[in-house]
Amino acid sequence: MYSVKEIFYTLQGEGANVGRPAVFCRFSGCNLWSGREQDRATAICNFCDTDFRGTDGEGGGKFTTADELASAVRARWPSEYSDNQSKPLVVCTGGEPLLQMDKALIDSLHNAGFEIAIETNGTKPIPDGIDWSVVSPKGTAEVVVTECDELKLVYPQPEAMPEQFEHIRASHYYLSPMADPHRESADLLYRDCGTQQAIQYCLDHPRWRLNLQTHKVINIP
Ligand SMILES: C[S@@+](CC[C@H](N)C(=O)[O-])C[C@H]1O[C@@H](n2cnc3c(N)ncnc32)[C@H](O)[C@@H]1O
Ligand SMILES: Nc1nc2[nH]cc(C(=O)O)c2c(=O)[nH]1
Ligand code: SF4
Ligand SMILES: [Mg+2]
Repeated sequence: MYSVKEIFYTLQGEGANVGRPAVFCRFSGCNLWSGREQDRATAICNFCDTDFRGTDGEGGGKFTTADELASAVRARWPSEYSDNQSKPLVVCTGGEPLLQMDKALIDSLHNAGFEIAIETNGTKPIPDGIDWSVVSPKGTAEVVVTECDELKLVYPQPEAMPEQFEHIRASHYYLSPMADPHRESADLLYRDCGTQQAIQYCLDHPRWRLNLQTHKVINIP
């Protein structure tokens, strides 16, 4: 049984795949925050910008089998269109997707023709078969992942600064300015001091590149 908050088709707003069409599968629940506002201040991750509680979002629900969930994801991809330049992409996010993703689901999504990307907080090992992994460490939470495609660190986090994660092998190292968790659109979002600090850190440490949440700038999901 898989609990999914929402399934939607949009452009990947962040990272190395920015601008690429993808179906987003947002799993319910997280191990670093309950998702309730009254618990935010005491949560390990306290700046989350996402509602991942329950299964009541667009396309959300409880899926009994992996094939059932993969079919719901496939139904969001436009027609049967697919070629070598544009393999269907699913971004599994949440909440924390690795609390629920298993071999059965990875196989079903592959059988449905998808390349599988995940957005994860790095506290769970990345299972075999994931095609693109994005790891985003949070506060004091122990990161067990040692290798990924993108390391995408929200900045600044006093308890999770970039130097702590440079041993993790990644093809891309990104700093994401911490956004106001309650602000949906980017109006003034990137004029705050988090952004200025992230810019300065990248300039001083050129291994790191700036990542912006472009979906908020153009106001898409
Ligand atoms: C909502 S999380 C879900 C996936 C996973 N739990 C994680 O934390 O990576 C998706 C992405 O949004 C980022 N994010 C969450 N809140 C943010 C904020 N206030 N500002 C910038 N990025 C944020 C996370 O760091 C992560 O890269
Ligand atoms: N467009 C868009 N791109 C995204 N990249 C990562 C997201 C996430 O919430 O995991 C996200 C999201 O919520 N929307
Ligand atoms: S780990 Fe990810 S989903 Fe969980 S609270 Fe933090 S940003 Fe949100
Ligand atoms: Mg998001």
